[in-house]
Amino acid sequence: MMESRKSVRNLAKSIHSLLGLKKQLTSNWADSVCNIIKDMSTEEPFTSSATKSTSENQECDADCIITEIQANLDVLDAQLNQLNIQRKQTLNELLDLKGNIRVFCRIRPLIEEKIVGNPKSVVALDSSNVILKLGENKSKRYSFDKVFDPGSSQDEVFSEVEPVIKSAVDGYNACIFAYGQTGTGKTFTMEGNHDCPGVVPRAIEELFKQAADSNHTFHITFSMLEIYMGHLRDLLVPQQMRKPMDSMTQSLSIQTDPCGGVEIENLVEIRVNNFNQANKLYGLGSRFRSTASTNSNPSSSRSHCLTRISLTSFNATERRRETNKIWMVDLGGSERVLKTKTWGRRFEEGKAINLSLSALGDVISALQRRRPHVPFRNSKLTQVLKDSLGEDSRTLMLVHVSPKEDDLCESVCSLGFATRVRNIHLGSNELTDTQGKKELVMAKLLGEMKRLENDRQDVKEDIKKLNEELGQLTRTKPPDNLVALHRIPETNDNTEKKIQQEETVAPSSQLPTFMQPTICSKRRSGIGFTKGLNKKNSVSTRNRKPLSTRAESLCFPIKDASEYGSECSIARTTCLADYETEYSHTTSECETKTVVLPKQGKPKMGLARSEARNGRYESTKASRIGLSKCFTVENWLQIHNNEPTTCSYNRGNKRVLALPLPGVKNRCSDRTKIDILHQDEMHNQEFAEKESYDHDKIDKIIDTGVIDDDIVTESITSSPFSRLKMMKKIPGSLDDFVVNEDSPTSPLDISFDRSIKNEDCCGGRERLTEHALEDRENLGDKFVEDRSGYNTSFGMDKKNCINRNRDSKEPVSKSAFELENLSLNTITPDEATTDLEIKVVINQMVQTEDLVSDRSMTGEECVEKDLHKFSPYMELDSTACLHTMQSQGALNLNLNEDSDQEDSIMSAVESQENTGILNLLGQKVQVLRAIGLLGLGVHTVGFEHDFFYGLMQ
Ligand SMILES: Nc1ncnc2c1ncn2[C@@H]1O[C@H](COP(=O)(O)OP(=O)(O)OP(=O)(O)O)[C@@H](O)[C@H]1O
Repeated sequence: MMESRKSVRNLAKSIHSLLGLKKQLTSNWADSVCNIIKDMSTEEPFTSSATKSTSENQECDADCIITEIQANLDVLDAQLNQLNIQRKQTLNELLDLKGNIRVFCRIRPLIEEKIVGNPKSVVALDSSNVILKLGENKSKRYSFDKVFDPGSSQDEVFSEVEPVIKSAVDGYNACIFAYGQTGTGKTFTMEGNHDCPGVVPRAIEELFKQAADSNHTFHITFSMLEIYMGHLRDLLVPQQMRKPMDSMTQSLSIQTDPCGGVEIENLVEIRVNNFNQANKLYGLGSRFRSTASTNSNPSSSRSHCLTRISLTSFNATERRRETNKIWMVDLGGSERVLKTKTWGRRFEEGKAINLSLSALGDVISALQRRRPHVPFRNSKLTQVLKDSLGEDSRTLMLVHVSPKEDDLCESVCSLGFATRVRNIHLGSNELTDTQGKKELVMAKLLGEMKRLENDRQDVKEDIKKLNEELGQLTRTKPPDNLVALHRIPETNDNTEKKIQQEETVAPSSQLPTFMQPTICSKRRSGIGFTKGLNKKNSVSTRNRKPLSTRAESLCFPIKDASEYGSECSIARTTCLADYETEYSHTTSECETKTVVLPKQGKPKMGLARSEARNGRYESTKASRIGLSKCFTVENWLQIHNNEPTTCSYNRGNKRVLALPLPGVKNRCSDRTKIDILHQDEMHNQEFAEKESYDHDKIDKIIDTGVIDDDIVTESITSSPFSRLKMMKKIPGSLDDFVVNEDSPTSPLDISFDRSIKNEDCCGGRERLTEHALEDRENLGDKFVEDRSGYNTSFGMDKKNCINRNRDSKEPVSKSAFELENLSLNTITPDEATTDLEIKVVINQMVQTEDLVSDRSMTGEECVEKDLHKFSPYMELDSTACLHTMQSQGALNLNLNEDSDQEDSIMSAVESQENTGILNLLGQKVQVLRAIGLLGLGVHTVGFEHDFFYGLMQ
């Protein structure tokens, strides 16, 4: 028992001691831990080196990842390059197979309500065949690369054009034409309207997309010109930069470079960085194009409009050329004069268009037959397009036809022409043995193209992802080699970066030295800004060495009625272009030679010369690009906007322009409309002064009852706008004058009404002026016909005039009737208050001059009986009044302004009086005199030179 008590007591002691020990140990432990913690906070941690090594490892890993990504990017880059090359090859194979010249046919929809019921003469059979219904049981089939039926959209058309644009990015020259009869929709296809943009704006957009998509940096420039009556006119040069020169000599000239390329001297080239800039310029150029109203089209293009986009990319070895160009051409409409019933200037324009189209046909025919000589020089059109037609270039012709039965003949011609063009195979055509085989290969190539396109997209996606990854990795600590990051995700915005930042506009006179313009050619082109823009390259008269060989350029028009159309002229010039260059230059189809002289002495023939020339060309070409910062696109547009009036019919620059009509063709953007409205205001201001003067004059007529010579002279020299306002006595806009259909109207008014019905008032004035000019010309033409007694080419005018009046019979009769009633009671000038009464007063005054032969006749009878007798409703036209008076010898006008011409004419008349054949000559002189008067009349509307030139043929 005792023992057990003893062991319990020991056990308790043990427990106690153990508890003590525990307490001690715990405190020690706690102290130790505290100490450790203390030490950890104060001392260098023992794990710091390990952490360092971890972060180093991490950095190392990041670098590795970046390197890896970059390596992957390199691989993908190479892969993309490879795919690009393959795609290019496949595309070219495909295009070669399809033919270097491809022809599409577009059938215009029936748009006029009245012909909806008419049978269609041209019908799309399928996507590549057209049927022409020639009669009840007769039809003809035409095959094309693609046929667009009347319902096809602009999108569909462009989808077929797109490969050509891609090909252009690959360095091929390309040319897209719109060909066809007038009014068949060429301009609609090429230009389109605000809602449905045409081929040109779409092509520009696609071009920028493709350029951004490629690996290269592009320098893109934009130019626009028109070929009007055989003369090249820059559509981008603001009016104020032109010298007030004869419009006939404002033509740009064409030059060839040593490699066979074509350059247009002094053509403005504006560097564009994005689609918007190019599109703005295109809108601007289109506005300045010559358009006019014809029987076939109220807004007919009277010229060929050529839009050029040049692409340059250095170090892009896989591209076909370093610099290539795309021409997009809206050709003037082919027209049959008998059908369009044009006369005067419209007739000449149509003739010029037809002749140059025929020259184009000849060129194509020669290319087709692989003739050694291709007559490129027969027209300005083919000269300009020389290096873009034929082998090694892509040509696309969009032939337009009308479905109307009335237009069957024209459709036959257009389709025949297009078929001729389509037969050309300029490229490699080994694979074209059989149609079936060809189509098989084409389908295969198309599949291949699709596959390549998909692969490209995949690779591009991968590249984009890797770039993003790389961006994230390098955001914290950009690696030194980030600059080597060669691929930045490409967005459309990058286009601007890729296509270089600098915006410049420079005339293409920044050419190699041997292509620099001469003083005479500068003078001829009439562009005064060149010197200012680029003094370095401009030809300085002072610095030029006096050389005996220097001569002025002379241009002798070929004495032929076809002068305009054939664009023929002979020019022999030996001009020094600069210190060491001499070139022979012509203004037309005559050969354009480039001869480079060594610094001193005569040219040495042979290889050395051409090498030197090529070398110089290469070096200057490099300096040509991006050298001069002259104008930004915005500045350039600003210059245009600041112009007081852009429509030049009443300005001193002699250019015949009718602004396009937004209502009819929707050519103008809203901005353009605003511009036009602004111009209208300017016109009103401009004419306000003249207006008051006119009122004085008419008051004088009314007061005295006498039409003075100076009044008539004044009235003929005043603008039609002012003249009509004078007669109407309505201050303000002429639009007011023409929209009131109920008011009695003159024949002029009626024609305006007809054309304006479908238009908004923006274009009304321009159209009106065009009509007024036409009418004035017509009267001139009729007068010429009558006085000379010749049945000349103007023979159709009479018929035309009758038709014109026949068309407008109703309002004319009404007008004549009211006038007749009013005329029964004689109104004194003082009593005349209404417009109609003023007309009557004038009519009475005209009567007193015994100018009206038979007022009881209806308008139509009167016209048919004698075009030169005044019908009651023709009295308003003071020009007609003048002609008639003059033809009757009632007036003896004082031509102070042109006294020299008048003296010579008068002396010729005197010396040739009453002498047989000389009598005939006398008549001719009379004709010339009349032309002189008309010339004065059209002086203020900027017509005189063209007018004389045309009439004196
Ligand atoms: N495919 C089409 N769809 C709708 N309208 C069209 C189409 N083609 C032409 N038009 C219309 O027909 C009219 C004449 O077209 P456009 O002026 O383009 O003819 P054009 O061939 O250029 O004539 P020109 O040679 O006289 O200049 C325009 O009002 C145009 O809007």
